Amino acid sequence: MTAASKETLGFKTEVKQLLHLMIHSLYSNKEIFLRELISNASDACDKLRFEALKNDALYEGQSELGVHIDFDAESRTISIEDNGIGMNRDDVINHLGTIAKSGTSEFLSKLSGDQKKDSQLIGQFGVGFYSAFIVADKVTVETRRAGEDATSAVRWESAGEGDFTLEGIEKAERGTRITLHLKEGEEEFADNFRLRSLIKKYSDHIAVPVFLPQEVGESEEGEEAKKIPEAVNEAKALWTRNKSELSDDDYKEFYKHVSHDWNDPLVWMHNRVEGKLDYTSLLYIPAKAPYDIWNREATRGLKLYVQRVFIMDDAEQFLPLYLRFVKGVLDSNDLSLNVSREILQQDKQVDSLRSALVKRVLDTLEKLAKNEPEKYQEFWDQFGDVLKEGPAEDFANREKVAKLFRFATTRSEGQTQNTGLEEYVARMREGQKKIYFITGDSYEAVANSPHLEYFRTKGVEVLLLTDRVDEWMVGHLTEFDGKMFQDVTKGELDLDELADEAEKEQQKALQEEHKDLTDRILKALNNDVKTVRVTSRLTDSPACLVVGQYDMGGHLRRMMEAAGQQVPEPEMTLEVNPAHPLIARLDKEQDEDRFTDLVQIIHAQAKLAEGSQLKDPAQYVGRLNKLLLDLMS
Ligand SMILES: Nc1ncnc2c1ncn2[C@@H]1O[C@H](COP(=O)(O)OP(=O)(O)OP(=O)(O)O)[C@@H](O)[C@H]1O
Repeated sequence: MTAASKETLGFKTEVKQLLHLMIHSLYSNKEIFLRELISNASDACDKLRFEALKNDALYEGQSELGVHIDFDAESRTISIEDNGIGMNRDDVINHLGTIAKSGTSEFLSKLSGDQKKDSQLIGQFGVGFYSAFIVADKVTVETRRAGEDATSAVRWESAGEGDFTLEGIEKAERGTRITLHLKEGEEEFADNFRLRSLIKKYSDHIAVPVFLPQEVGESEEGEEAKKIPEAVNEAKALWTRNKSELSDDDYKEFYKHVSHDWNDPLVWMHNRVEGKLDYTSLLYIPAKAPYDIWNREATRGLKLYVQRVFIMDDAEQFLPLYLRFVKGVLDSNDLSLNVSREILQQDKQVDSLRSALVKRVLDTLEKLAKNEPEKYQEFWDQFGDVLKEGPAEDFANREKVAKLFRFATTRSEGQTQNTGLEEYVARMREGQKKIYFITGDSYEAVANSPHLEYFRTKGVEVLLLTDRVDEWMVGHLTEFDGKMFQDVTKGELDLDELADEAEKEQQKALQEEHKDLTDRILKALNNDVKTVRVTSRLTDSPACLVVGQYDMGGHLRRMMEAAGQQVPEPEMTLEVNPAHPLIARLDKEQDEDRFTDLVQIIHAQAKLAEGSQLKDPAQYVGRLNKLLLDLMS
């Protein structure tokens, strides 16, 4: 491509949307553009060092990597120049003309137009390079990919509106130079003091030196002062430094660099390990769940370094899926420098590292829960659903993970999930052997379920599970601290542990006493249920439906049906409460047709009360109307 072949290309739609939004919602935070551009420059140096492991020639005789910042107050420009990997024409189009992130359109659709909320979201998404347009009305990128011809360099230029231009240029030095033409009113940034303090504040942790020109010596009359570049930052990989040297702000800024999240992290763990394994890890738990936490294809994992050399982003092998929210860096001294994703999948070392990191994260969460319960609650509200995948994925750690769970219960106030299993077990009623729970679509549905009536009268606490993952989670957890989990809607209520002898006798007698009634109901329901029995669960409601101990619960069945799966019809038991006036009245009904209508209505209502749909709602309405008419006439 030659200078004559300058062409204009359009941004992809998402870029236009994002640019518009970003410029408006991030205005109050505009200085972060420098952090984003230095962060990219440092990544470009990391990538070059990595590729040069295999091909030394890429250094082109210059292996000292760094970032040079310069400015010109008069022409209102700032430049950020690195001698990293650089980009060729295709790279430029792919990286600076589109947003190559999964879930981008979904992300954009979540934006509300409310500036404050949107800037939060955009922070989680990360705008990177495009943040240049917060302060610049024109951005010029000149870049050449390492190892390619000086004449194959590219100039990209855009005013951040609908399009950008591309032209071929000659560039002797490899790497990328970005020039910001500052908007009117933003000249404050073209200033040595301002830039220096911003680099100190935001980029001190960057591992390559970041230079600013510094005046040296006395300038002669009429002559311009002589300037030489001076490194402003520490230029040492942050995780290699001593904890005692590092401040909270250092850790926070580094988090923003590795995570592309603009919010501060919730907690971090910085450890150097020597011995059988030799590594340093710096792991972070974010304060906010990213917009794509439920997107299966979303990138996750750690930044992997081997002996301080960057190897790859998003190394997924070091943490299980249920800890996918953890961000950070792993620097191993054991792995080989030419390790690849394929090798990682088979490497035994990786398994040991993974176990160690999982333990560290779980221990940290445990400590947080114990020492800073409010902070832990923030974590749980953001990531509890993800952590609940733990028992299924990580059998060995299931008890440890389960200790971290928090639930709403019949004892807790409102729907906040803040009761742990240890707490539940500690206040179990005397003689209680199981951990009782109910699952459902919403807090209201479970909290008001008739199935809880008996437990309320007995003062037995029940966990109220309403997250989609819950049903699956209890399927894998099955017990905690030696106590089985028991769904209160399943099986015959095992009174053994909750009732006294007299109550059990009474229950048996009731069953006998009402045998005629239950037989009659079963007949009237004509195969809609498998059995009918007198309940030991209900005190205030007339009836409820129960599935077998090993059948699929109603909540899971409804979820599977909603997902289009064929689910076999469960064998249902209708439990009736003879103490309820409706059932007492039913017992006295002589007219068999009317008896059948009443029974059908009671059965339908039991279905509705558990949150299920009726197979034939019109029939139910017809029956109910008939009864209402009878009443009125
Ligand atoms: N200085 C640079 N040198 C080489 N490539 C760069 C440079 N700056 C940006 N790029 C390329 O452009 C891509 C997009 O950059 P951008 O900052 O928008 O996103 P990102 O760094 O991938 O993530 P984030 O948006 O979260 O910061 C980068 O992934 C990189 O491939």
